[in-house]
Amino acid sequence: MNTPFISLDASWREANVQTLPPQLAPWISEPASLTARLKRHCRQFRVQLLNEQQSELPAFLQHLLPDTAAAQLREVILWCNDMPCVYAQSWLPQQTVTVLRPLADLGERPLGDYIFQQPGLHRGIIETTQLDIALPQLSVAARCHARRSVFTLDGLPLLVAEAFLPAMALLDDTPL
Ligand SMILES: C=C(O[C@@H]1C=C(C(=O)O)C=C[C@H]1O)C(=O)O
Repeated sequence: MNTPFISLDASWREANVQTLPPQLAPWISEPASLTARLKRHCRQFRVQLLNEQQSELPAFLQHLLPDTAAAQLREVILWCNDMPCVYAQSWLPQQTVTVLRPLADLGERPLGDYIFQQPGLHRGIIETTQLDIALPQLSVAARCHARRSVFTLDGLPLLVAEAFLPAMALLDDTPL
C-alpha cells in the first residue's frame, strides 16, 4: 500500500471560529475555494504536485468515505509568492474519479478550480485539528493548524484536507 507523505490521523473536531487563531480563522472557515482565496492574496500562485496515485484508504478515514474500496491519493503544496503556504491531501474515491474524469489526472491544475465549477457541489462540515507537519524537502517542520471537509458532487464523495504551513503568517491579510 502506498502511504501519504504525511499521515493526518489526529483528533479532528468541527471548526469553531471562536477557538481558532484570529489570523487563520478566516482561512480555516472559508467555505468557498481556498485556491480562489489564496489567489486573491498573492501575486503568484502555483500548485506543486507531490504525489498522485492509487492508494488504499487509511482506516481512520473510512467513516468519512464509507464503501470506498480504492481511492486516488493526491498531495500538493500550494505556493504563494514563492512561499509554501498549504500542504493539501485529497482522497478521491474510484467511483468518483470514474464519473468525473478530469479528477484522474489534474497534475498541477488546482483541484478547487475544477470542483467549485461543478453544479451540484456540496461541502460537508469543516473539521479542524493541529498536527506536526514535516516536509524536509521544503525545510518545513512545524505544528500546523489543518482543516478537512467531505465534498459531494451530485452525491459522489471526495475528501480534502489542508494544513496551513508557517508561511501563511507572511501573507498579507488584505486581498490584493
Ligand atoms: C478544494 C480546493 O482545492 C485546493 C487545491 C488542491 C489541489 O490542487 O490538490 C487541494 C486542496 C485545496 O487547497 C479549494 O480550492 O478549496
